[in-house]
Amino acid sequence: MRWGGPPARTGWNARGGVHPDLHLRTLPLSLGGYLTCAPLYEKEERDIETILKMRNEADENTMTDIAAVYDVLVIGCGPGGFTAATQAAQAGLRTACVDQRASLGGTYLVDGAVPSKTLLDESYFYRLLQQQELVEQRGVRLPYPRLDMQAAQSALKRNIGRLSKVYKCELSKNNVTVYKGTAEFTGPYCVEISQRGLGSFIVEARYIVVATGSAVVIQCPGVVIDEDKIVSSDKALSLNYIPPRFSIIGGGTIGLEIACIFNNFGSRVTIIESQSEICQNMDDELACATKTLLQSQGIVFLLNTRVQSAGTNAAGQLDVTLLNKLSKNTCVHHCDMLMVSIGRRPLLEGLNISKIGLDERDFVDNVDEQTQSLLKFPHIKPIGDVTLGPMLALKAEQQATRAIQSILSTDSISTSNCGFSPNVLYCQPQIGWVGYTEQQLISAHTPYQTGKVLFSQNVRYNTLLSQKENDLIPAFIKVLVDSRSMKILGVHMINDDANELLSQASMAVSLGLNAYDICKVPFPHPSLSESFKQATQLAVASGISPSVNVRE
Ligand SMILES: Cc1cc2nc3c(=O)[nH]c(=O)nc-3n(C[C@H](O)[C@H](O)[C@H](O)COP(=O)(O)OP(=O)(O)OC[C@H]3O[C@@H](n4cnc5c(N)ncnc54)[C@H](O)[C@@H]3O)c2cc1C
Repeated sequence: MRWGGPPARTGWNARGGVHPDLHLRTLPLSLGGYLTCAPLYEKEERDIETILKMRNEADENTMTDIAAVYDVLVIGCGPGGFTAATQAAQAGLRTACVDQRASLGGTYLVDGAVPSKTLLDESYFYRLLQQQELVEQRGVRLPYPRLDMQAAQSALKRNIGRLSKVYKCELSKNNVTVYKGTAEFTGPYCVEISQRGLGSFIVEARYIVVATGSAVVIQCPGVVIDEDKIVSSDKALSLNYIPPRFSIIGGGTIGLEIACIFNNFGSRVTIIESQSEICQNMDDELACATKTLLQSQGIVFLLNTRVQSAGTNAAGQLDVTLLNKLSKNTCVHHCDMLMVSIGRRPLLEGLNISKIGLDERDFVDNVDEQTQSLLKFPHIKPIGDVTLGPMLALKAEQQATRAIQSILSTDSISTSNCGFSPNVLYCQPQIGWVGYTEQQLISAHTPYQTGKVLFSQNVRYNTLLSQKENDLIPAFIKVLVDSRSMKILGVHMINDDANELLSQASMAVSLGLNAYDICKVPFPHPSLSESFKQATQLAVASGISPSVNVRE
């Protein structure tokens, strides 16, 4: 290993598959020295200790501040960073990825979708077992179930650990160098990577992908998150006990999913929402059905209600002062734990963007969406939650592909933003939607026609015993079609398998498929997806006779 010395350019370009343009340009190395960095690629992961040890062993006189040089450095290894790093490396670019967490996978894996879906699954299992009559009807005799939340958390940690290893293996397989540490800019092409107490080193890259994700919004007027009784979603998902009364500020998808988890595990759950409805971006019919469904499962909703303050009383309980926005009355609500779920914000702290003359607005207003590039520094590419728009893993992945394709200068379908993000609320049954809501079409004066089918009419649905438990709110699918072009504009559904059914709906909406074409396509029988075709047929038919648009 040699620190300093002549440029190691030949080693860089020796790998196949790189876009020719990349070999021709010269990397601006600000400090004038070069590092022969080939040995860095022999291992898939480097921690700061190893790097610093190597530096200490190196000849002081020839040592430069730059520890390694890459084509692409990705900061953050959530779904966005992981996708960007693997795709860059697969295209032959020398790639490194840095993340400050102990496990790879980002918010998504450690505090987000994976813990929430795993705990949801565990909580539904527990709830099902508690419905003894139902279980016995199926011929299963069990002693009354008892919850061991520590064991549930251990199972979750094992799951996270397994998936994090998958990330690590994939990165290693693709020759991505992984650094554990916090990254901050020291120059437009230079990033310092440090680990508290251990020191730091600098890497340089021609392109820097910023995939640092998001953090919970902690500023809720009158309420201070202490991660003890007043908690964020991160803390709620790592609790190893179940508070008897669990209240949540915010009726968005994250709040509702976590409400379902605690409700299933036996908490008395209250959602406090300042708006008149939950899930603002949902179709009204779907939002109303969702609320009724969750109420029927025991969740209490306080709508049009604002939290004014929250604090612990002498008995150790939380007193939450509420204001009803309509009546202007205040009251005190008591609970044992309060979760604040009023949104997330892009995470740029720690990156020291001001050092290179950038501020947060540059990541909001000054980004070229086609290439995912900052206008001021086109080689810096923000992706994922750190950018404007919905905070979803799939958006982060799409943007990662676009960022890498713009580096490779390839013209591909992924370079343009294709379609709407499909959304799923993983309650039981699941709520799924993609495209426009009826309210959006009405306010845009778009003429549309609808078709709606109840899944109780579907043969496959009736052969699935598990789906039958949810008769309280009939599962349905609703298709909205543009009356002029007959394109599918929106699909909204309640079904246990909404996350799977939504894929074909998402394809139809995003690709602007025509309702007549959907009607011509053969669907497997019996299948749940047939209901999508039937609802589309009804939407077409309703253009001729409006009364036929519902099948129930
Ligand atoms: C409870 C919950 C449930 C969710 N459920 C879903 C779902 O069902 N479907 C869905 O699509 N999305 C879901 N999301 C959203 C999803 O998790 C995010 O949209 C996704 O993780 C964003 O990916 P990302 O790559 O932009 O960033 P992240 O996943 O946040 O990863 C960013 C990484 O960068 C690291 N980092 C930050 N700053 C630095 C630095 N300076 N140096 C080094 N590393 C740094 C962070 O530690 C983190 O590991 C959920 C989120 C939450 C909170």
